[in-house]
Amino acid sequence: MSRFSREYSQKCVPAEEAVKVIKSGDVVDYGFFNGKPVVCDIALAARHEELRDVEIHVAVTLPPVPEVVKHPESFVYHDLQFSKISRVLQRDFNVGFYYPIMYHQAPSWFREGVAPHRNVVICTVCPMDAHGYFNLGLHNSATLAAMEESDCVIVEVNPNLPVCPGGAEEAVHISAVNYVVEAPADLALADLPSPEPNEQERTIAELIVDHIKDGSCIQLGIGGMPNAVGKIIAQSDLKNLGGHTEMLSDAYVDMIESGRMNGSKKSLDRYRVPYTFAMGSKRLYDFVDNNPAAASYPADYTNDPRVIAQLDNFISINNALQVDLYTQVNAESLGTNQVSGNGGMWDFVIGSQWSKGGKSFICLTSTFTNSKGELQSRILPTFAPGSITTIPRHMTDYVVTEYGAVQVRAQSTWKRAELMISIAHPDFRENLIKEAEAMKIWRNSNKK
Ligand SMILES: CC(=O)SCCNC(=O)CCNC(=O)[C@H](O)C(C)(C)COP(=O)(O)OP(=O)(O)OC[C@H]1O[C@@H](n2cnc3c(N)ncnc32)[C@H](O)[C@@H]1OP(=O)(O)O
Ligand SMILES: CCCC(=O)O
Repeated sequence: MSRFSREYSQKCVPAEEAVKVIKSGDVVDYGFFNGKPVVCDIALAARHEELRDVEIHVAVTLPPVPEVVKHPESFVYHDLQFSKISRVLQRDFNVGFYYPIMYHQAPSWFREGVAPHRNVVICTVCPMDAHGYFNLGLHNSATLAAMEESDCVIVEVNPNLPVCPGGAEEAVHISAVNYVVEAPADLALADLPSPEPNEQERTIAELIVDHIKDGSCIQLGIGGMPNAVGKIIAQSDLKNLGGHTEMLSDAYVDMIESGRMNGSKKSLDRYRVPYTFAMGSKRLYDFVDNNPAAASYPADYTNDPRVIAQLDNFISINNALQVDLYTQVNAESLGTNQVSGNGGMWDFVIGSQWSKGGKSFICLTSTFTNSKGELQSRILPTFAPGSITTIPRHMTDYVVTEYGAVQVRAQSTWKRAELMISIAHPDFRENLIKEAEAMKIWRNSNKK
């Protein structure tokens, strides 16, 4: 038995034992994304009668629904990027809070002591290797920074997590771990396949592909639309593309396996796609397993606009819920209802504009059909009260709908309104013009 295996045996305890370390009032980081613990969560929730005001922090709550949310009197649940689960929890059960983040700063929040002190970090990891390291699998993010600063580290070993090579900070050593908990061998990861792009998404993707050159470096954000763009890129005749992203999604598998993306022209991380978390289908998880085509890095590398700016012809493609006539972008809330989060959007919107030849694309279908079957414009005069502006107007570069791609950067207010109306659904244009007139961002000489 090696010394690491001995240390492992000494630290390996049942989940119920490990979570005894948590006290009322503690701040506990659950691993983000696929790093969310499952057996430790069940064991912690079982202590709800004796605990009060334990803060839990996650990002993008993936299935299964955490057990702690069933006991809001004991656990204060925070999500740094809302998913469907967190939307339902907040909207229908009044449970959970959103936690705004400037993602590239996250590791420094911990290392510089800005974030509330983490008493305990619990996250899923791959089985320990011969050198005593637990690979963090599909999440890197700010995990090591949080662990360094916390009083106690609990790792939940899930043998089904893929081993994801770095990069940097993709593994934690047994010597930095206080407790090891073993998850059952059949604990599967949530399989989240992306739907095939619809006609509008294909049109939008094709409009964006027209702006991409051979050798460009691509970032795709979260959501259905960026995935659609990746699929269309995979079917294009583009060559030698590079990738650099926060989230590795199924679309990267499409772009790499089709031979479109090989990273051969990049000035950083040549032949590899840096990312800070991977989220998608089982196909993606099988793809990243021990695959040097991708590299797991902390968020202060993938998302630092100063890093992004070093990659020439950087094309950033992100999805929005709504854009207003001022060209403000709302990618995260509908009125006061939190839908998602800003995530790394700001980081990539500005980083791509700092890149030589770089462009930022905000894409959205021109309309949304609500649950009553009513068609609503996503291009609005102004957002509903309480909506959050994710990207302020002076940072917006290109906006794309199925009616066109317009560059609003460096344009006046009336010109922006005109450009936005030109890509709105025709049924809504007349009303948008009236609103623009009332808002004093319309000139008589504007196109009618
Ligand atoms: C992880 C990262 O941060 S990568 C770096 C970039 N970061 C970002 O882009 C973060 C911000 N962007 C996002 O979070 C996403 O791209 C989004 C939210 C804009 C779109 O994501 P998608 O998963 O495609 O959203 P989807 O179309 O499913 O809409 C989400 C919800 O809002 C509802 N919705 C969307 N648009 C509207 C609208 N105009 N009016 C009313 N409801 C709407 C949908 O019905 C859905 O509701 P439900 O699932 O609760 O029933
Ligand atoms: C920490 C959350 C960041 C994201 O999901 O983009």
